[in-house]
Amino acid sequence: MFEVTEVSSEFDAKIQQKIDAKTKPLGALGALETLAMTIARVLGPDEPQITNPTLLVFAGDHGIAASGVSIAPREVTTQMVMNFLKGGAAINLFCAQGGITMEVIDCGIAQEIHDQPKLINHRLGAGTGAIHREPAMTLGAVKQGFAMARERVTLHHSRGCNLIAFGEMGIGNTSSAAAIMAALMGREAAECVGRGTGIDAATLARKQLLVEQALHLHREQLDNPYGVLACLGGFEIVQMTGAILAAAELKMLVLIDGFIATAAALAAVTIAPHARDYMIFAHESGERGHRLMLEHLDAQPLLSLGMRLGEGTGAALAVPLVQAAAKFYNEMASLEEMGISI
Ligand SMILES: Cc1cc2ncn([C@H]3O[C@H](COP(=O)(O)O)[C@@H](O)[C@H]3O)c2cc1C
Ligand SMILES: O=C(O)c1cccnc1
Repeated sequence: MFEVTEVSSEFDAKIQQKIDAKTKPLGALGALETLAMTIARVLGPDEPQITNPTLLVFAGDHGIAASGVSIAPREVTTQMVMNFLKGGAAINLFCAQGGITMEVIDCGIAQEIHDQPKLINHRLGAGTGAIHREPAMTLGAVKQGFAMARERVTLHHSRGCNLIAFGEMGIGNTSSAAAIMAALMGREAAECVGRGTGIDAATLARKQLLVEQALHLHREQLDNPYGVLACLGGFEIVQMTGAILAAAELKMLVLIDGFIATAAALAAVTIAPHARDYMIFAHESGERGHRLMLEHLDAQPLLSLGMRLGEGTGAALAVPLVQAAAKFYNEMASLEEMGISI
């Protein structure tokens, strides 16, 4: 469905030479140098410019939320979507600060919101099935979610966006993300399930049990990423996965946020391994399991701020770092130009 091509390493030596020739000791810009390499590989070695950075927040509800796996009731998903539309959430402020275009997409929240023209309608239902009792959705819904996400990413690409990030809102979605992680990495639920919004030990034990139940119930469908997403997914996680694949197909830089976004990234890489070439990992979330997933993806996140919010907040904060890496790569003087010999 998605044709994701491998990023060429043809210009790697040329890019590295350009980085090494800058007025600094070798390697002194650390992770920004690795970032500049990724930018130049994906956008091209000659003057790569970051244009129209964009963040799409995908929202969806989860049947498992009714079983008490979060500090918050399901209604908070819709309430937070209203907050996004009114501009009061952390992600609104970080996007505004970073000059990032932000858009909110309803992938299937339980209480549909009307008369909000800015809310993009990609609804796949009114919340997923509770994954410990039934599949989250049909395979058809996964395909439909991919198609809608692709259409939206294509629109932003046509508007000149070449750096895109994805955020999410969905009470209960750390349960879904942990189940997806466990299924795709062949790990135990205990290694993947964390405290999400900050649940207590008893709730954590219940959450782990429910994720174990889900993995057991659907075990025969979990041998491929589509089955994993249909059985364990969230509508927003499915659309994030499709959006990542679409962005990689369009050769855009894809900035990956925290635990939930990384589970979507893992699903994308399982479907199309070369999608990994286009990814930049923004931060290491405080959620248990994130480090393991990052290691599996051979990812070194840019930031480690102990954040565990989601919404795309870590990704938004990393946008200026991506811009700084492009800027030093394009504009920093070389040792030769400045007559500096070291
Ligand atoms: C007020 C509020 C704002 C949020 N913004 C993001 N999340 C985050 O928390 C949820 C996942 O955690 P869990 O699986 O424990 O429910 C997601 O909606 C995620 O984006 C929020 C959660 C709350 C309560
Ligand atoms: O890292 C995340 O994405 C995250 C962690 C906890 C709760 N919500 C999101």
